[in-house]
Amino acid sequence: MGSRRIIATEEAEEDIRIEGSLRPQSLDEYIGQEKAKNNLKIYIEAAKSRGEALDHVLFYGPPGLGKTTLAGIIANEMGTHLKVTSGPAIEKPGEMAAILNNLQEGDVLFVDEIHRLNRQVEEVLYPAMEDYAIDIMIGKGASARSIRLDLPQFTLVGATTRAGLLTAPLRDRFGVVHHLEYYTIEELSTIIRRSAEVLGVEIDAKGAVELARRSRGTPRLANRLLKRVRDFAQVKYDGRITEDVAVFALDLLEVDKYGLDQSDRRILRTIIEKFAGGPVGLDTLAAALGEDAGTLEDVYEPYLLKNGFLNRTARGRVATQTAYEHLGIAFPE
Ligand SMILES: Nc1ncnc2c1ncn2[C@@H]1O[C@H](COP(=O)(O)OP(=O)(O)OP(=O)(O)O)[C@@H](O)[C@H]1O
Ligand SMILES: [Mg+2]
Repeated sequence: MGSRRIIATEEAEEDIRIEGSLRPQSLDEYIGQEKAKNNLKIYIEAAKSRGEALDHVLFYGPPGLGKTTLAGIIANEMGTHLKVTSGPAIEKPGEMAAILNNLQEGDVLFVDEIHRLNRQVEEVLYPAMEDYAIDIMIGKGASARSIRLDLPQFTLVGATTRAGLLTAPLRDRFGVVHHLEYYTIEELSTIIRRSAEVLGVEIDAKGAVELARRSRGTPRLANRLLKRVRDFAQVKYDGRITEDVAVFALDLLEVDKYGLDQSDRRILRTIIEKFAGGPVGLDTLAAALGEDAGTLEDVYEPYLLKNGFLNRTARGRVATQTAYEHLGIAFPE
């Protein structure tokens, strides 16, 4: 059920085309995440004044909250280059060594989905992060020996949906660790108004708030809904996005006023109807939905938990009274 969701928070192909232009380039343009932003500002300034690379940074949190964007901003603010790769993209230790060896002084290496690096590749990162060096094996068999190659000072920026999946030795090598939070409606409407300006769409304050309310705290989704609603506004109305237009379009897209879509409602409905409201174990629930347990836990659950539709207990997931009410099902006393 993941790939066709309009409110899937993972990157979709249509996002990649517009995200480039909508991505803020500096910390000042970056809305929200005040804590992460304020800390980074200080660390960046300190590193710059010492003429050193910034300490390694780990961002974790649900998809679409701006991890990649922040990596780019760090490189911009440091006045260096950004190199982008991801855990699943690097299969061999030699590939990681080559990437590291090609970095220039102060560069930012962004590793998305860093929890998915395989163990051998990850081990290349240990001396690289700690001592700016890599150990390379030369020769074979009895004559094999390892030599140490110095690297330029660089900053590794890692991103993951769950910090808990990182091995301890890797996690410990990050000097700065930030959890990215869901955005408030106010922050999202600011982002939406800025994106609308970049896209050349007119939107009024109430229209922006309505979009923000249904964007489940996620800028990527806010931008995607904005684009869809813009199409409705152009075809059905005079091009301007008002509250009415937003409500009309989002209802058609079946994104409800809490930002839940059919998939979320199906999860809640399944717990209520097939498991008497829970508790039901994650794996059992995933099997009943035909969904991968990890995806369910990382992608769907955080928003349902945060908004009080779902509880996690020792014995499993439980649908809350709010969930019953939202679906119009009587709550058993
Ligand atoms: N703080 C922000 N202010 C304005 N726009 C933002 C902000 N954060 C994210 N965005 C917008 O949301 C889009 C998605 O952000 P980004 O790609 O950085 O998310 P991500 O956390 O890396 O997601 P993923 O985990 O899926 O890689 C960006 O293109 C950008 O336009
Ligand atoms: Mg990303």
